[in-house]
Amino acid sequence: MKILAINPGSTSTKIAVYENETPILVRNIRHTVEELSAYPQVIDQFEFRKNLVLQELEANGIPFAFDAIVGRGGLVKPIPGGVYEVNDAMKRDTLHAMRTHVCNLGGLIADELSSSLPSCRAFIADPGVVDELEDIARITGSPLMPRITIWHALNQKAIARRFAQEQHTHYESLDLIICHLGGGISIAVHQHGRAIDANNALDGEGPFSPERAGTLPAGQLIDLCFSGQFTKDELKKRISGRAGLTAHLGTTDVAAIIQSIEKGDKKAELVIDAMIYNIAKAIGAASTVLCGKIDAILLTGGIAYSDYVVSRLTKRIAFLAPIYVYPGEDEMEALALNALSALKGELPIQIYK
Ligand SMILES: Nc1ncnc2c1ncn2[C@@H]1O[C@H](COP(=O)(O)OP(=O)(O)OP(=O)(O)O)[C@@H](O)[C@H]1O
Ligand SMILES: CCCC(=O)O
Repeated sequence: MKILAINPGSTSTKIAVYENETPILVRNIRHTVEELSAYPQVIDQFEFRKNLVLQELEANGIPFAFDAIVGRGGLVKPIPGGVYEVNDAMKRDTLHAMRTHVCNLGGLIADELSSSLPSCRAFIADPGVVDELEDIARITGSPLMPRITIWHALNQKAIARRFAQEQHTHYESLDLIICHLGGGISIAVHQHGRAIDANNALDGEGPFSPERAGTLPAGQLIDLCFSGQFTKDELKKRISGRAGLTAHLGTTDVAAIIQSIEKGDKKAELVIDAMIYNIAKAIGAASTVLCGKIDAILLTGGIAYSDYVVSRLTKRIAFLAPIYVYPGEDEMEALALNALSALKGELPIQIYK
């Protein structure tokens, strides 16, 4: 069976072609800020990203013939994890998604491309809105604002399964805390194969990250909203996009920030150490969800390549559980293998309503 996986990211479009379990093409097409700035809204990038996928296939001599095309899922309604067929309800909700995020294009491109092929299915898998929270985790101090979760479900679940395989056990048998250290930072508690707690990494909960503000002082935020200094869109960007490391230090490039720390940049040192401190506090809080009975803490995402960050974080959290580091992400393989398992009937194909 042949699978095409498409993962639109804020700075890249990743594509992979799998023949059963074997990758035959894996590409990361990078985009410059100038290139993307030609498109006022994320949805305006649809044709551009779709054509890039087609060009990449052609350039690599891959015939356009697939049994399934699977895209990174968008920020639709909260749903349990797994594989979903792209349908009209999902497309409608994606086009009116509650939050702008380039992942919204994944399922739409998969659907459009698959519609030109006979008997090719379009799927998404484990989108950022996967919601397996316990009810107790939804309650906040205001009934007007229940907790929601937006997190790196696809990579976290893929890394959890990889760890379980390495330990000769099953994801469903483990109690894990997983921390994805990327442009956004998500921390989830996985109890026996369900993510019973996870932060809203995108807009306003958890540690700050290279691009996200994380939890903010609510009173000050309200004052800022009514200060007349910013439009609604500008303020939203101060929470997600132009926030975190990039707001403090003008860059999201953690390797470059660490180089400047090594040259004596004290401000950069303070800000990175504050980010590590906040990540450690959030992992500590997550440990209480499992009453401290944690099989392992898994660190993943691009920043997990950094010894500077991982060693300092480890110092603060090592008392909680054994720590395992999986730098980068497994999203392309996870997308392709989820689609393959769905086609083979090993995973249910869920219906989005
Ligand atoms: N070798 C490295 N050392 C330190 N930091 C790194 C390294 N490689 C990548 N990073 C950092 O990882 C972050 C990006 O991580 P990642 O690629 O997982 O995120 P993304 O895919 O852009 O966004 P997200 O993971 O939130 O969807 C950036 O801040 C980048 O500077
Ligand atoms: C689903 C991804 C969350 C984030 O980008 O912060």
